[in-house]
Amino acid sequence: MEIKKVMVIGAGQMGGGIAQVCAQAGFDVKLNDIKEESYAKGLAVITKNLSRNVEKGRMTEDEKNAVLGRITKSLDLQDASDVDIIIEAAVENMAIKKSIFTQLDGIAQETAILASNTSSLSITEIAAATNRPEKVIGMHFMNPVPVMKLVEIIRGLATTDEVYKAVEDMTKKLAKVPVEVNDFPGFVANRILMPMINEAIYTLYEGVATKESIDDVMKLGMNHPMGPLQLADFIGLDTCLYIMETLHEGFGDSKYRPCPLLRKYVNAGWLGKKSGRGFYVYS
Ligand SMILES: CC(=O)CC(=O)SCCNC(=O)CCNC(=O)[C@H](O)C(C)(C)COP(=O)(O)OP(=O)(O)OC[C@H]1O[C@@H](n2cnc3c(N)ncnc32)[C@H](O)[C@@H]1OP(=O)(O)O
Ligand SMILES: NC(=O)C1=CN([C@@H]2O[C@H](COP(=O)(O)OP(=O)(O)OC[C@H]3O[C@@H](n4cnc5c(N)ncnc54)[C@H](O)[C@@H]3O)[C@@H](O)[C@H]2O)C=CC1
Repeated sequence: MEIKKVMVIGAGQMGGGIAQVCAQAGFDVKLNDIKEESYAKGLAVITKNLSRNVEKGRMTEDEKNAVLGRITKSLDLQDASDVDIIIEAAVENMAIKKSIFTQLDGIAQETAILASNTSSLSITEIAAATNRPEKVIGMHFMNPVPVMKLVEIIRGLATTDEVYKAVEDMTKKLAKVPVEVNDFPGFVANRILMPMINEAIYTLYEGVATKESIDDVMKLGMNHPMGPLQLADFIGLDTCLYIMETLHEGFGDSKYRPCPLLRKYVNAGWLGKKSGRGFYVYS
C-alpha cells in the first residue's frame, strides 16, 4: 500500500503543520477546511514557516515554491475521492469527527486509509462511524508539527497490520518518529501531559502562585521549554478542556475533573494564543 496523495482536513494549527510536512516530504496534499478564511490563514502560516527556512539557508526559494505547489485548496470533502490517505485534524469533538468520517467513507476510494489526529478521542469509536473500521487509525502529531519529532500511532480495535505499516512508513518519510500506543482515552501523550496542565491551572485557581511564577517553576526547575500555562495557551484552552473531559468521562475518575477556571476561560472565548488571549495576552 503506497501512499502518494494526501488530504488533510482542518487548516488550523495542526492541519496546517501536517500539510506542510507532508508537502515537504514530496506528497501531494489537498488542504481542506470548512472556512475559506481558515484555509487562507493556514496557508499563510505555512508560507511564513517555509520563508524562514529559506532565510536560514535550509531551503532554496525554488524548493519553497515547489512545496507550496504541492498544496492545493479544498473546501469540499468530495475532493477526497482520489487520495490514498486522509488525515483529519478538525476540532476535538466526537460528533464532528464521526460526521466527517461517515462522509469520507462514502467518498474515498475503497483502499484509502482514514486517519485522525485526535488528541484523546477513541479511534475505535470514530472507526465505528464507517464501514471500513480496519482502515481507520490514529496519527497523533505534536504541536508545532514542523518541529516536534513524535507521532503517536493508535490502532483501533479493527485496524489491520497492513494499514499500521503503511502509516508507520509514511511517518518515517515525514522524518518523524512513530510510537505505537493503544486506544485508551488520551493515549499516552495527553494522559500524562494534560493532568499536569490541569493541575497547574488549579494551582493558579487556588492562588498558590501567579501564572508567571507557576510557569517559571516548571521552566527553571524542571527544564520544560514552556511553562504549563504558556503551553496550555499554545495548545488551545478549548482543546485542553475537551481532552480533560474525554479523560474524565473515559475513566470515570474524579482525578481528571477539568479545573473550573479552565472552563471559565473557554466559556469567555479566551482560547489562548489562537484567539489572542488565554492565561496571557498575545498581540
Ligand atoms: C495537545 C496534544 O494533543 C499534543 C501536543 O502537541 S502537546 C504540545 C507538545 N509541544 C510542546 O510541548 C512544545 C513545547 N515547546 C517547545 O518545545 C519550544 O518552546 C518550541 C519548539 C515551541 C519553541 O522553541 P524555542 O526555542 O522556545 O523558540 P524558538 O527559538 O523561537 O524556536 C525554535 C525553533 O522552532 C521553530 N518554531 C517555533 N515555533 C514554531 C511553530 N509554531 N511552527 C514552526 N516552527 C516553529 C523556530 O522556527 C525555530 O527554528 P530554528 O531554530 O530552526 O529557526
Ligand atoms: N493544538 C494542539 O496542540 C494539538 C491538537 N491536536 C488535535 O488536532 C485537532 C485540531 O486541533 P487544532 O489544529 O489545534 O485546532 P484549530 O482550532 O487550530 O483548527 C481546527 C480547524 O478545523 C476546521 N474545521 C472545523 N470543523 C471542520 C470540518 N467539519 N471540516 C473541515 N475543517 C473543519 C476549523 O475551521 C479550523 O480551521 C483536534 O482534534 C486537536 O485535539 C492534536 C495534537 C496537538
